[in-house]
Amino acid sequence: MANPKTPTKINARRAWREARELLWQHRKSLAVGLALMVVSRLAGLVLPASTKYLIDEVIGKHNSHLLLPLALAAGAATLVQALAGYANSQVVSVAAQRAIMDMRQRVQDHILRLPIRYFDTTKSGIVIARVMNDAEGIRNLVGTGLIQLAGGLLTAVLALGVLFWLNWKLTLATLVFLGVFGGAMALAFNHLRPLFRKRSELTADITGRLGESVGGVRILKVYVAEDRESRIFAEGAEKLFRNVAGTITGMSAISAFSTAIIGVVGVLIMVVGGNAIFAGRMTLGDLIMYTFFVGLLAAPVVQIANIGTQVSEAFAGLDRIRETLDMPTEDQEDLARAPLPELEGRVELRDVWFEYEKDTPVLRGISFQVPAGSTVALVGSSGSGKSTIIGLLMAFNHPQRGQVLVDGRDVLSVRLRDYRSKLGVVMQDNFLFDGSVADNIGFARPGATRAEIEAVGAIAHVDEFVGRFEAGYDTIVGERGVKLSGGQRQRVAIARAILADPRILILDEATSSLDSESEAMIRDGLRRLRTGRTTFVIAHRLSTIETADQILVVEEGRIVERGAHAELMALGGRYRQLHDRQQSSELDQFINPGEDFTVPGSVTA
Ligand SMILES: Nc1ncnc2c1ncn2[C@@H]1O[C@H](COP(=O)(O)OP(=O)(O)OP(=O)(O)O)[C@@H](O)[C@H]1O
Repeated sequence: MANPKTPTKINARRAWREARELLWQHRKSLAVGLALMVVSRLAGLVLPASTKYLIDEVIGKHNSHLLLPLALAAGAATLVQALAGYANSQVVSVAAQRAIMDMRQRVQDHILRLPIRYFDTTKSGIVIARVMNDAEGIRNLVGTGLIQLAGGLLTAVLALGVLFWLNWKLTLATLVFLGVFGGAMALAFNHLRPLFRKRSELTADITGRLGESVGGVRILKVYVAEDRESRIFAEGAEKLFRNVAGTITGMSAISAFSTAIIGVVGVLIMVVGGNAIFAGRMTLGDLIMYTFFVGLLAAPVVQIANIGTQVSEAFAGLDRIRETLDMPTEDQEDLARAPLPELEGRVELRDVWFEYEKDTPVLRGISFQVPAGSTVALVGSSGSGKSTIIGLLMAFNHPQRGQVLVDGRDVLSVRLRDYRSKLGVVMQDNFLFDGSVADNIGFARPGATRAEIEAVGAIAHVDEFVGRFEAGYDTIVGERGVKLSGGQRQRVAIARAILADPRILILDEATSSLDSESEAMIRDGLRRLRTGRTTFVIAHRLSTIETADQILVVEEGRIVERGAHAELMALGGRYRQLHDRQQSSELDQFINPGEDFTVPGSVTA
């Protein structure tokens, strides 16, 4: 996988490809914007150009009848300039915002379809920066940035022509200074550019960290880690500050330098121009007009250097976006795969080897067969690989060696969307979205009627607790479902899974102690959910899986024992050991099953 961090060097070709596409897409608004810009810039030349005429022809020769027409012409031109400028930014800026919106939607949609490994290896702050900040940069490309750049160039060329016409020697001298100035600007922006690039990385870092600390605020408070967290945040914020301060220093230096250059050029014009008037080579009108046009030339030089940076920022953002968009999504991978309209629910793992990190195998040759509709329990020590097996079953990861087969077909050969639509999960920590209880149940099947939602709610015993809430099924559960108890969340998750009507069901049993009434309801809900479906249970209480058709004992990535409860008990091996140990620890009401830390190599079983 490509490095998801901000690249230090822009891949210009990739960025160009993206930029070209964008420019082509927005060619209409850009063309209108460009035309309006030309009108605005040309109209903008009338007022400064009229000064010479005003001084030399109207005032100098006392042609008072020309004053009003000249003033009206200059006023009208300025009005045209203002209106064209306004229309330009309306057309172009709105188009740019639309482009940003489109790009955000495109990137967000793409990212959600990337394989799980992308999310495992990319910080959430970076993911958010891709969608929010990098897309923002394109404003400078399809927005006013590029058009201003073109406008600046146009004005500069026109102004330069007029300046040469007025006094070519003075213009050559002025150009030398402006050249030095432009060169210095380019150097300065070269120095500032990496700082700007670094800024987006720093912002992504602290945004991600802030998100984590808000999400984990309970743990944070219990470990009285507010100070520590604040320090970490403060460090990030300080880095960002230093970066911003660095750019402010650079920008102020540029501004001071430009003031100095303007001063030098001003003095030059005063001395050379004044002497030219004394020698009769220039009129007063010429000199005043000259001064205005130097201003018209200098402004674009600053603008060009500045906009150059913005455009290069936009390129950096586009490059990162393109890099992300080039990563194949699961949907793209699906195109070459066969549809899976029906699933009976037979599952087989055939000599599966898997490693998250190179040369550290987590699964070593796992093989088992599960007939459709039967229940398999996975037991074994913590870290033995149970969740990894489940991750492969959900096709979040793929084996490096061996195969995962469903109904005899390799999972890699069928469409993931089809396959996943036939999976259901109830995990220990069930993720609920901020919305009502009904929304959360209905999440499994958009379009489900209220009656269907309430029917599955009744099966999962959700109605028992929502009945006590004033808003019933419309009660808002809060972010991640924080307003519900663990047992209540579990029941909502069971209802959600029943509504999904999956062929293959994955259950990660709750370890937390529930009161016996709540537990009985969850157990009943699960029993009804399991009926007729192929079910995988990560069992934490061996007592709950005694009826499983098959129990797989996993240790260090291998299946060390397999069979039904009675067979394994009779075998007197690892399962028996786990079972006996758990029974003795269950005598102690203060230890949750599976949390017997007194025994070396603590067991989750
Ligand atoms: N995303 C990951 N990246 C790298 N290593 C991982 C990742 N997920 C799990 N592991 C490693 O894989 C091994 C097996 O983990 P797994 O979660 O499958 O164990 P488990 O049997 O489900 O444990 P538990 O009962 O504690 O949940 C562990 O050593 C773990 O450190």
